[in-house]
Amino acid sequence: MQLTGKIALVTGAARGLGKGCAEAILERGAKVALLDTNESVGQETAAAFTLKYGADVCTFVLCDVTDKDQLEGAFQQVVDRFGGLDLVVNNAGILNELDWEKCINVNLVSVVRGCNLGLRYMGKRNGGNGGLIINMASVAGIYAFPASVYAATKAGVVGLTRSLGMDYKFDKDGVRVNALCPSFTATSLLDEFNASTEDRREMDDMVERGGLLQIPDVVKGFAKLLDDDDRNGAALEVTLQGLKYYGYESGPWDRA
Ligand SMILES: NC(=O)C1=CN([C@@H]2O[C@H](COP(=O)(O)OP(=O)(O)OC[C@H]3O[C@@H](n4cnc5c(N)ncnc54)[C@H](O)[C@@H]3O)[C@@H](O)[C@H]2O)C=CC1
Ligand SMILES: CC/C=C\CC(=O)/C=C/C=C\C=C\C=C\[C@@H](O)[C@@H](O)C/C=C\CCC(=O)O
Repeated sequence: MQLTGKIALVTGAARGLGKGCAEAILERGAKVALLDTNESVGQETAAAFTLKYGADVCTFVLCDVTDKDQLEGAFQQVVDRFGGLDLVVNNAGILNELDWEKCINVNLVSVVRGCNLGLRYMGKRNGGNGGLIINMASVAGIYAFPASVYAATKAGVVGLTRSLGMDYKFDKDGVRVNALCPSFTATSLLDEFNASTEDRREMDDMVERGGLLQIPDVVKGFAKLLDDDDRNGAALEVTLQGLKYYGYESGPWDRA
């Protein structure tokens, strides 16, 4: 996607992978709105980006993505402020197996809403110009992962992405939808998550065996999704072995 002069919205962008993706968008000459519940860090991030990339290319919007009205209001605020919308990155996510309903609300319900809002503002059937939605899933949504609810939310994001990325939907809206599926990445999420001791132990062991990505490794995968204009409904894995589109068999209805 040619991003010069385009307008993007990234959820959970105050820090971590969302911040990294937002900076990749700014580096490509687009404007970006950072949505997050963390106002102090979010404002700091926006100020740092403004200093680095210029005035009026980055704004922070305080938003809890689990609050329907806040999320809708944030999208409208971004469109009013920047004059349109071309790219939505549904990135905000938590790992909390204790408050698993919250985990589902942040990681899946909010991503459904974010996709619907993206289609509302970018979809050609609604008068939009088309666009791109990138959902931050995880390899935990593809392969077995100790934190069950977290894994279910990420598998849900992959399934949502596959469905929204079907050709007949693109024909109507002109909006591509893809998922990014990183493995373990050194961010605050790994220090702040809530899971059982045995799940933590298993994840410790998985990190020992599979290694730990750094944010720039994941941003490379994000950049690939920005550049691969022919991809729709795809899931791009990011591991220490590199970037790989997850190969899906065609559905039973497509096999001769
Ligand atoms: N760190 C990892 O190993 C991996 C992370 N991911 C996914 O990447 C995404 C970003 O995670 P990280 O950058 O690692 O974590 P992080 O904790 O560093 O950043 C998450 C950001 O989302 C914000 N956020 C949380 N709940 C929110 C809400 N209700 N409304 C708005 N903002 C909210 C937080 O304030 C924070 O700024 C998540 O969806 C996570 O599941 C995927 C694969 C691996
Ligand atoms: C197959 C796993 C794929 C993706 C992981 C994912 O989506 C989310 C993971 C979220 C939390 C993982 C926490 C793991 C914690 C422990 O294993 C620690 O050993 C993590 C290792 C280092 C943390 C300190 C650092 O950031 O360097």
